[in-house]
Amino acid sequence: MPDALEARSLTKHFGDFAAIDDVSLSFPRGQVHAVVGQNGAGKTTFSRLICGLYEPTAGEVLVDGTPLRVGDIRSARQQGVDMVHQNFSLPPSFTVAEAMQLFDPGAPAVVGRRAMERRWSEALRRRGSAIDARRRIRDLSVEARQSLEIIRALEGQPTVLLLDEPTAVLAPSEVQGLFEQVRRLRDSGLTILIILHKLPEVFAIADTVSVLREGRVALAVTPIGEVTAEELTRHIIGPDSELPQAHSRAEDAVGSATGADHLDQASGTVLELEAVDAPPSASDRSLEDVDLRVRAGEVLGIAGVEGNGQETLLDVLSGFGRVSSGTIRLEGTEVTGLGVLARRRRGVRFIPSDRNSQGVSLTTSLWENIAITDLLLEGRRWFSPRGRKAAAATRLATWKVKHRRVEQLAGELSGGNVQRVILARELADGVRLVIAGNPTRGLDLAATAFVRAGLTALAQEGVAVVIVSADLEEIRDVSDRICVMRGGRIVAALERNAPLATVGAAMVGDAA
Ligand SMILES: Nc1ncnc2c1ncn2[C@@H]1O[C@H](COP(=O)(O)OP(=O)(O)OP(=O)(O)O)[C@@H](O)[C@H]1O
Repeated sequence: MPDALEARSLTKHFGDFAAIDDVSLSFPRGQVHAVVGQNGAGKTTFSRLICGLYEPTAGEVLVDGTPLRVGDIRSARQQGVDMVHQNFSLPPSFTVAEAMQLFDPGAPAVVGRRAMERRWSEALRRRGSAIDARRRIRDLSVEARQSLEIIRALEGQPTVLLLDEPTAVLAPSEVQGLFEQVRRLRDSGLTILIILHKLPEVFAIADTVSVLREGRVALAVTPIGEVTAEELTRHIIGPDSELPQAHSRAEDAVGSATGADHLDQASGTVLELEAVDAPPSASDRSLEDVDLRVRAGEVLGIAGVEGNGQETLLDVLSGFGRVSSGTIRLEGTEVTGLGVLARRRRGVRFIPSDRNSQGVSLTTSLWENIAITDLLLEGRRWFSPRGRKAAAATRLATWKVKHRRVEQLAGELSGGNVQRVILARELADGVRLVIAGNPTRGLDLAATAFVRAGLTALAQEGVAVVIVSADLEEIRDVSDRICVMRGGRIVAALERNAPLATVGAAMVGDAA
């Protein structure tokens, strides 16, 4: 019997660059196959080839032994391959029932609202989902949206389901729920390809693992029991690369003079929030009576289950969102009413959680993405593109952004490299305060270590850093102090060596 899915000498060029180069991989049916690799290794390009979104430059994809018709995702669906993208596809302004109907190839053209809602309520219940079919997509949590995207795919009765970095948008506690769903689907006979970055996740869910490196196969489909984490890391980064050192503040503090020891009580307060209330933001709830204080050289970690006001807090801190009452001060000066640009002038830099819509313009070149903030700050009418391009090239090199030319569009880079572009732009001159939302989400091992080390190094230089992350270990590793958000409030302020269990208990509201 042929395997569920096979790539044969698959190659995809963008111009003269081979993003996927002679890749042959074969995936047996009824298993969970993890595909891993560094940022830019070619994972997304590979999945787009597999589900018929891209036409290969050479080679072919076989589904159940039959060549995949390419260039049309609908024909791939008819052949039984579907994909859940990193960026969700269901339209946010639609209700759940409307969105599901839109994507249902067998749906009648005209149907009454009641009948439509009934139909999808039943379908959701059948699949074990408690989501209300009348709710708008945009009002659902990320976790619910993702499970709906999976249900949308399942309704087409695929034999192969591709999940492109599904854990990158989830809080760690939500990953368990996703994995349970994936296991159930596998046990019902589905073949699942799942793109992942974190090795513990690979070992938790995968039956097999394969590795892509620089567009080529570094490890062919291998049963998970036959490979160790060290071997896998080696395949991912290559035999000649140095193993990334995850930088940990907690470790620094043991027997060394670094860590938080550079902080003394005399360090000035950089950011102060007093009794801040704010209305809900586009994607998160309101803030209530938030007090915060961050000193120069300090990394303040904000932990919390997603949806407890963290995104609204990020908006309010960066100047995108307004407060309804309370005060925000920056180095002693009130900035409550100031917008983004005015705060930037005072040294505030922002790494947003949603990099593709808030962080960069994907349809603009790399050098323009980097130059734009400087130009806005300088208020210039005239500038030399040549000088700006050279400056951008230096910054891209410092942050090791994998790119070919500074004129390249940001949208052509892999997700992890887009994040590095943002860091290259934001963490340059004149920084006093960095506001970072999930800064390592979707980044590979090396990039994660790199970003964390970059943020802690800034703090060592006296910059104040606020990092909001759903990843508790990240919070613990980089923070000097930890505040926990729940229900739009700060419910706990803890020292960095607080046990994770204490932080976790504050997040969910258990008395610790
Ligand atoms: N449309 C495109 N035009 C030009 N180059 C592209 C395009 N899409 C991808 N690439 C290049 O192909 C390479 C592989 O990118 P891809 O997005 O597949 O990587 P990835 O492994 O998914 O990375 P990440 O983990 O960061 O998402 C990258 O160097 C990227 O710049």
